Amino acid sequence: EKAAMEFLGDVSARLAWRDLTVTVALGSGDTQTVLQALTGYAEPGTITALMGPSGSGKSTLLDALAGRLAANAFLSGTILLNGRKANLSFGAAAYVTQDDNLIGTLTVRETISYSARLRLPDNMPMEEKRALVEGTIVEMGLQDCADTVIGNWHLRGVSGGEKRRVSIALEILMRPRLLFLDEPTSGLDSASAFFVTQTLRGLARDGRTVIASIHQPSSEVFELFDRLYLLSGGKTVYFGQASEACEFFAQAGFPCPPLRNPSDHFLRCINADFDKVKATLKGSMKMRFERSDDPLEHITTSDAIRRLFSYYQHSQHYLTARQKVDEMARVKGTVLDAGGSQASFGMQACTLTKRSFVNMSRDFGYYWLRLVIYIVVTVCIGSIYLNVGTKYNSIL
Ligand SMILES: Nc1ncnc2c1ncn2[C@@H]1O[C@H](COP(=O)(O)OP(=O)(O)OP(=O)(O)O)[C@@H](O)[C@H]1O
Repeated sequence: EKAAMEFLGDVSARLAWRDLTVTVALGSGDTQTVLQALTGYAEPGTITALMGPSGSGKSTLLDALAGRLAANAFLSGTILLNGRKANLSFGAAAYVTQDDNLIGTLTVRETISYSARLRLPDNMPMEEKRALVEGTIVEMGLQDCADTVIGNWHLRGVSGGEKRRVSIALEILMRPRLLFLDEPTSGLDSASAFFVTQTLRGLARDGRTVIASIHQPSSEVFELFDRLYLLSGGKTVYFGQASEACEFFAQAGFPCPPLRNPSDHFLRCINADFDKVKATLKGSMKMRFERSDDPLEHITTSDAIRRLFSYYQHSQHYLTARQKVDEMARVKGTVLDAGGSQASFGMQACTLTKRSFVNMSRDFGYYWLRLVIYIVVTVCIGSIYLNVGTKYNSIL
């Protein structure tokens, strides 16, 4: 009860999941278990990275936690937000998808301010909305490119990293306490990936709970994560402090070789596709110079995954995670707002119409080229009837 009192009025998001299993129905009538009995948690002020080989279930776990699973997916287990059964169906949490759906002709500032008008309440004074937009621009480090257009096929605009940050800015406008990101750094070079992740860390340090799936982070990016959730084939291989993962792998018999990026090493250990890579390389020049003291040389990756999986199940990390989830389930915290848009239908319609006009007038292909085509078609059709005459028999 004392702990419950502590959280009274606290609007941060404590997310915990226990024995989470997701099964999908395939077209052929079969079912496939995509996630198997996952247990973990995410606390405010921290950034949790979901890592694993392609197809290991990272996006499915994010979708399950955010309540966005596909219609053919079935979930069992418990998801708790602040100790209560979570209902994150719309708006309570922000979700940044893998691709940026932005309008290329608008500037960064316009994009964010249209979004603010579409979602913030009508009775909020314009000044306050403007201040919120400017605050978000500064928070995401977009001041230098605030008046640059996003860019499209014929218009050079902001860089890929800046686009990602604009997508994140749109989501944090409503000040969500919980932020999900699906591969926020994919397609970025390591410097841009670092800046995007550093911005996420800043958001987390402000008391938000951030969960992001990440593909092959550089060692600098990896150091920014607080917790690591490592998945392989839908099972947990490791969940704990990111800084303790190296020690865990070493204790399990897979120490990270000196000069190798730790996250590359973890993924190398748990990606079953490496068996095929090894088979292809066998006998080639490259293999002759390989280090023979690498434990992965002596066993198949599937055996390594099995060994790591069972090592994790009996480790202190697993025990601590379960205890922490039980503790989080006992403390009933604040029910977070459903979120979503608070703007009226009229405001939304007006903003969308204005945005559409601005977009059309700036888009050479969409507006000006179409106008030229209409004029040409009008002249063509009009000239068919040129000098036809006005008598009844002149069209015969
Ligand atoms: N709704 C669904 N219907 C059928 N299969 C699904 C569905 N959702 C997920 N899967 C399958 O589950 C597995 C995990 O998919 P998921 O997208 O979660 O992987 P991932 O780790 O995010 O991969 P990537 O890194 O390539 O995006 C895949 O084999 C995928 O085909």
